[in-house]
Amino acid sequence: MEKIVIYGGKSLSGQISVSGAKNAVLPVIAASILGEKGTSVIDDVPALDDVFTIINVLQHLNIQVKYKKGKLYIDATKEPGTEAPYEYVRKMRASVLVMGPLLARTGQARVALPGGCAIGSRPIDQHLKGFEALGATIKIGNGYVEAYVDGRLKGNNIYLDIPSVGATENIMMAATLAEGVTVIENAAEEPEIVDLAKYLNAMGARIEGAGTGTIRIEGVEALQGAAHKVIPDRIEAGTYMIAAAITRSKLFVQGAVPRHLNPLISKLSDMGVDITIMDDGIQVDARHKELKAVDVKTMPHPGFPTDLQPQMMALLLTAKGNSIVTESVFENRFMHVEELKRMNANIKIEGRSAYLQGEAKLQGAKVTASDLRAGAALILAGLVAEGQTEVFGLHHIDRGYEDIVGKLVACGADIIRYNEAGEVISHPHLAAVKWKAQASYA
Ligand SMILES: CC(=O)N[C@H]1[C@@H](OP(=O)(O)OP(=O)(O)OC[C@H]2O[C@@H](n3ccc(=O)[nH]c3=O)[C@H](O)[C@@H]2O)O[C@H](CO)[C@@H](O)[C@@H]1O
Ligand SMILES: C=C(OP(=O)(O)O)C(=O)O
Repeated sequence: MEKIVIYGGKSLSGQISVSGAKNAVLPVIAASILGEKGTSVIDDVPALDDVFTIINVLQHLNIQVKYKKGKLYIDATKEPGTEAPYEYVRKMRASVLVMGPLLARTGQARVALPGGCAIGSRPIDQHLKGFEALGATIKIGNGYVEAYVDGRLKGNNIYLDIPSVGATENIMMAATLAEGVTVIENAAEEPEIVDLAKYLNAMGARIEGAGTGTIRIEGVEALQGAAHKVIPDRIEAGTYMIAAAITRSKLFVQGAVPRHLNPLISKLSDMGVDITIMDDGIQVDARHKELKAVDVKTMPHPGFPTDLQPQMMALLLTAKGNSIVTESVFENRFMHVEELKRMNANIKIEGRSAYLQGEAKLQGAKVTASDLRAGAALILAGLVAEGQTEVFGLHHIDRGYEDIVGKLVACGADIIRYNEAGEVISHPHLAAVKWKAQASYA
């Protein structure tokens, strides 16, 4: 079985560079479907399995996608297909983001129902409510959701019951080509929404207010391909900031954007980590003070991100004192707790809160990632555990961390990846092979 093996106890030093954001690039690639003329050129595209999956979805839709020197070239000028099949949606829920662009561009979309996953049931009712408000008819059956509209979508006011990131993105993309004005209220405010709006506006859309709770979209007749540079991944950056803290090291996280990371910066500072904002990144120094426990509650942006909750939990286990971690975004995002317990953590779950006993003497163990960030948390715990930790379930980690092993090795971690045959492999090599196989080279 593929695994990552970590020998804990090494300090980290130097710098680690942040890749383009998974959660920004996925909607940006989906939005490229809207470009009736010209080619989109997307820069800073991370080599991640989720990116391969969305490329596969576009290729299935008859859209030309080429990769050259870190950039994606997307040509959607031919009339796209209308279906995102189960094979892709099953692998990655974010495939549902093609629905808004397809509906706007072709008047119809058929997408496999994404279903739940390890962190929760994750319905898409808010996406569908938005499409219906724009005039689409929705049908659900045989594991698929279908949306269609006669002629153009029509702008409308849409109030989201929850500030859903995906629903905000999907509705925003659909509304770009609608007749008239759409206003999304209680919209998600995540930086990835701002990045998507920036790209759509470069394609010719008229969107205002992205990054606030009210987004106004004035529909236009057509959009064309545009150039766009994806924002750095704040969750990857946060994971490496926590890596510095958990190993009581000093690291420069190059490319981390401070305003995207305020909730983490604030919590780490409260714990006693020295954070210095630099021109092109964030320096994290946890060498000098004893780190204190803090409580954490996840919230939609600008609250503490749920995607950093498992990693933060690993860190809090090593702090002085007890902490309470409350997960308010997803109903089931504590799957990493049982695995951390294998590593000698003392954690009790009551409802949506986990009660952690600090100063844990973490021990190396065999553990399995149940989802992407759970995997990151187990690697972080492995960096400080006594002895050898073996992390399985690497397909989750490959969805969202570009070369995590290589990046940590370069900072001094003792971490190795093995393939199924038990051979040591280098992750960048793996990624390059996948790019070749899955995205045709220009
Ligand atoms: C590809 C991507 O960008 N993924 C991110 C995105 O996921 P995603 O867009 O799926 O997350 P949402 O913001 O939509 O989900 C937030 C909560 O709303 C619920 N909900 C959502 C939509 C809906 O129609 N009905 C409904 O009830 C979900 O079940 C969840 O409990 O935002 C999450 C919350 O920051 C992050 O953890 C994910 O990493
Ligand atoms: C939950 C995540 O992603 P997704 O929404 O793609 O499952 C994540 O990035 O942690």
